[in-house]
Parts: sequence; structure tokens; C-alpha cells
Amino acid sequence: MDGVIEISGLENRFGAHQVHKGVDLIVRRGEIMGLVGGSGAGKSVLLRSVIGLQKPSAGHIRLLDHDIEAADPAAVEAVRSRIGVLFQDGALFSSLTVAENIQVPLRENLSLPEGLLDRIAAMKIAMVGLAPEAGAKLPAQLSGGMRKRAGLARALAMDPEILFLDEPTAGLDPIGAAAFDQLILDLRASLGLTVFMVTHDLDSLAAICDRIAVLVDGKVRVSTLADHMKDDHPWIQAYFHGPRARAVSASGAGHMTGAR
Ligand SMILES: Nc1ncnc2c1ncn2[C@@H]1O[C@H](COP(=O)(O)OP(=O)(O)OP(=O)(O)O)[C@@H](O)[C@H]1O
Repeated sequence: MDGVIEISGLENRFGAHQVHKGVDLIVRRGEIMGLVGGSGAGKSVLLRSVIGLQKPSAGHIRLLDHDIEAADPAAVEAVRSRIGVLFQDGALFSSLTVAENIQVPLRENLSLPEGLLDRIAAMKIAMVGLAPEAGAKLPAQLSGGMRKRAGLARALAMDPEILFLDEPTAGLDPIGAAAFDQLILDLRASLGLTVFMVTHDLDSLAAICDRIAVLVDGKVRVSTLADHMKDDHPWIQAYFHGPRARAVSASGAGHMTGAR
């Protein structure tokens, strides 16, 4: 199995509070994996553990064939240069233009001439569907949707193999969210990306995820949407059969009926 993220027996605890109680998860190259779970279930802690920002209490994490929890900081940094992360707020530097933001990881990791840096920034801006003029703008001059795309352009700066997305469609209107979903699908198809996405957005889950990891009771249950629909765990039932799920299903917008 071609796992680019392999998590086994992951545990995380803060004092007496055990958030993860043995998480096992394999994300295959080229798939879009969604991660859902209730508030406080441990989605962010899981994401932070996988990208090496948080040392787990126990267990193993392999990212692109490197043991993250055992690696020294330089090795973790090297692996991290092969992934892109879009944090929920975009995490753009407010005093830098969009183009300069995109160039930050390039300057940190590579030594490239200015002209090339400008060309790469322009290419990434086009890739995420922003107009060329966006490159000279400050984040505050952009709409929320454009800021997400700018953050995505920066996440793509180093041609990552895996893209981590933390609630990418939060705060977007339904049309903007659907366009962002389509962009993720297009990028996966054109770049062969693997995508690991924390989301609460049922439309996104239905529209673009190949499999979904549900974080309940400190562990994950990984399955297709159709199979999660049949799971009788109370939280999973409430999530995938609740009023919002029914709305998605009724609208025919996705695959909530399990027809994927
Ligand atoms: N650094 C920390 N110190 C202590 N407790 C923490 C720390 N980080 C996270 N936690 C706790 O771990 C649990 C999981 O937090 P996490 O942020 O991963 O939840 P989440 O699933 O992302 O929730 P949400 O959907 O609300 O963002 C919470 O109870 C949180 O309070």
C-alpha cells in the first residue's frame, strides 16, 4: 500500500485528558481524505502531530516515508518542505503582498534569483485562479475567498506532495466554497497531490473526499461516505443523518445518499 501518511497507535494526552487513544490511519498517495469530528475531538492536534508541530504522547507517524516522531528537527524540516499547509485563517503575513507571501517558503528553502521568484509567484497565483493583479495586493485588500486562494498559492509554493487543509471552506459562501472544492479537485488531477483536509463542510465531504476519517472516542473510523452512512455510532449517525446532511442529500449537491 502506498501510504504517504501512516499513523499507528497515536496517543495524545494533556494532563489527565486523553485526546487520542490509539489512532490508526493510512492516507494513500493521490487520495483526498477528509477528517471530521466533534468540537474538541482532536482534529487540530492530529493535524499538528502529523506535520511535526506537536510531539505525540505515544505511537508512530510516518510522513513521506520518514518517522516524524523520531526524527531530529532538521529531518522534520526537510520533510516539511515537501508538504503544503493551508491554515484556517490563511496565516498570510499582513505586511507582505500576496506575491511576497508566496515567496516566503521559497526564500526559506531555496536560493533563487529575484526574477525567478517573481515568475514562480505569478505561476502560483494563476494556478489558484487569482487575477495577476492580486500579486501586488496586501491580504487586507482581498476578499475572504481570495485570501484563501492566496494562502493556497503559498501552500503550493514548494510544489508539495501533500496538501493539508484546515477547514478550507469555512467562512466562504456556498458558491465560493463549491468553487474552492473544484479547485482542489483540479489541483489533485493536474499535480497528483494527496490532500488531507479537516472540514465541517458536508458539501465538501460529499463532493471531493475519496474517504473520510471520523474522529470519535479518541480513535478514527476510516471509510467511504456511503459506509459511514451505515455506521450506528451515535455521533456518526447524528452527523451524517442530521438536518444539514439531509439538506445536502435533498439538494442532490453531493453523494450523501451513498451513490458515490
Ligand atoms: N496545548 C494544549 N494543551 C492542553 N490541551 C490542549 C492543547 N491542545 C489541545 N488541547 C485539548 O485537546 C482537545 C482537542 O483539541 P483540538 O483543538 O484538536 O480539537 P478540534 O477537534 O480541532 O476542535 P474544533 O473543531 O473545536 O477546532 C481539546 O480538549 C483541547 O482543549
